[in-house]
Amino acid sequence: MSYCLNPACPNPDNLLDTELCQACGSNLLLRDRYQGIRELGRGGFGATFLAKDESLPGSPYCVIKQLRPAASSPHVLQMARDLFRREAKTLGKIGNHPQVPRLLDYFEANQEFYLVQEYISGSTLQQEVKKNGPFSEVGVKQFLSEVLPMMQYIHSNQVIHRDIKPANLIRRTQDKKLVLIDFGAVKDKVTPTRANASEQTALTAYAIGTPGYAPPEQMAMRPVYASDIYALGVTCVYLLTGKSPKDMSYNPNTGEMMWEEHVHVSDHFSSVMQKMLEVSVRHRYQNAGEVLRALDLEPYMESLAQSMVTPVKPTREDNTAGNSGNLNSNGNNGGRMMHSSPTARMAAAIRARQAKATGMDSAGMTGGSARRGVTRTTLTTMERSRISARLSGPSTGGGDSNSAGNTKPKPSAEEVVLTYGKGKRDFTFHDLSTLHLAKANLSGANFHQARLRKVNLQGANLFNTDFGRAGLTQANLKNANLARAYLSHADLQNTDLRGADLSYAYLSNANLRGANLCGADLTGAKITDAQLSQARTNWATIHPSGKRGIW
Ligand SMILES: Nc1ncnc2c1ncn2[C@@H]1O[C@H](COP(=O)(O)OP(=O)(O)OP(=O)(O)O)[C@@H](O)[C@H]1O
Repeated sequence: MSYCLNPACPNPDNLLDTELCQACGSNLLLRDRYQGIRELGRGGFGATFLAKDESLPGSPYCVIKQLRPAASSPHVLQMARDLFRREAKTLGKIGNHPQVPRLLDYFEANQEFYLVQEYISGSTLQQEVKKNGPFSEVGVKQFLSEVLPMMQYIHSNQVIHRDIKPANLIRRTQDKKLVLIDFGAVKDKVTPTRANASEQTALTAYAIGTPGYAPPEQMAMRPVYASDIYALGVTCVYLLTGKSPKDMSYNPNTGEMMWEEHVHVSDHFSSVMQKMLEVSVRHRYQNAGEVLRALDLEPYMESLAQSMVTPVKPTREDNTAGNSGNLNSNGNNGGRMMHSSPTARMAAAIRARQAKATGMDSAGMTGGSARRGVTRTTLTTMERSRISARLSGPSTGGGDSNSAGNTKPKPSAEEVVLTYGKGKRDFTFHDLSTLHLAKANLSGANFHQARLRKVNLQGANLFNTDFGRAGLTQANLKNANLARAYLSHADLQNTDLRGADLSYAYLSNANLRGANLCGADLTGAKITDAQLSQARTNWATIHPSGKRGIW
């Protein structure tokens, strides 16, 4: 089919290879090269089409955005032209990024303005959730680790997207990367009120975004970089629940979205989301880097939380801490006993960083929580001492301790299976090396920074598990289900991954030197060519692209 791009055409559908529109007589080849295929969307100010560029070999697909200003007064037309030019400039500036569509062309024809951009083939995250259901917490963290660096890049180019939402994030079929679309500053719904407004003011005035995703300051036409952070937070809520903002309740006093009743995530991740969704800009994360840093702290905080609820036998250090270890508001003890070990210093640093990242005051309340009157756990001196003592105490694991040196006591394989069966999922920092856990079901468990050297997990169900920064050297992971597992920075040197399902696994910065990936399925996995070249592959290895073969 060929599609007529004349806005006044009464019947734009035409047969392929027709030169002139059967209904209105317009030339169907715009600028002698672009052939419309079908309409993708339409708003008050314009329409978006899928098209083919017939001037290039293979006639590749492209997306044509056509600006159709409703008003025809000269100043509105001029403003629309300025805005369109501005959008083209933005895409031209940042479209070199692999997660942003490239700007291909930009022109004016028959009083219509056109912007041609790269066509991203794939499904939007909205379509993905509708098809496969909501994401898990690990899935959303993977999503954030992909989107936040891209957002940093966009913001570093002084661009505020203003319309981040699941429908504007496409997972590209070709490489499974997320691509952010719709940099259209020219949005519908808002009529310009000031004819002589500056270009920036006009741009800001039009770019109102999507209600529910756009934060209050953006709805008031004062978007800032942190406005994109709020929209990203709402996007996370959608990914976790499948519910749009319009299906959520809002606190009538503060205007805050009451998302927590629909979401079950770890305490720390919940506090990160809470800060992304702060109504007040001042209390929200100011930039993408802050969110990334806050997420980085999570495994440590989960580990601390776990220590808090597990009673431990008092140790010599407990007693010492009880005597002299009154912690000050920063969670340290004024440089006495507990600061003597590197791990204790790390624990204090983590607390200090976490307090900074979440805006916690000395009583352990975030600014937002304090305002809402939500009481957070305040650690007693004894509890603080216990945590620090556990972090600074020697490992009873019998193995060499990991780099952080705070490995938990080593459980037996039976204990791991038993505790998992009881619903415990947190094995962060544990020493599980050499355990025989073949065929165990541990899906969704958290092994962040755990020691798993020579562990036998052959045929185990490890779907959606978190192995971030875990030490898995020489582990037996043959035929294990590691689909959607998080393996960022994991040490997988010389691991046996033959026949393992690693589809959609996140392997960024994982060490795969000498790993055996013969027959492994890496469909959609996040992994680089350089990483793969260090591992063993064979004809049966399925690559991220979905194709089989030796790397
Ligand atoms: N570069 C692109 N590659 C592939 N599809 C695209 C691209 N840009 C837009 N689309 C798709 O075209 C359709 C219309 O996009 P458009 O940017 O006009 O937004 P819209 O969905 O009409 O409205 P809104 O502006 O509210 O998001 C959407 O379904 C979108 O997924």
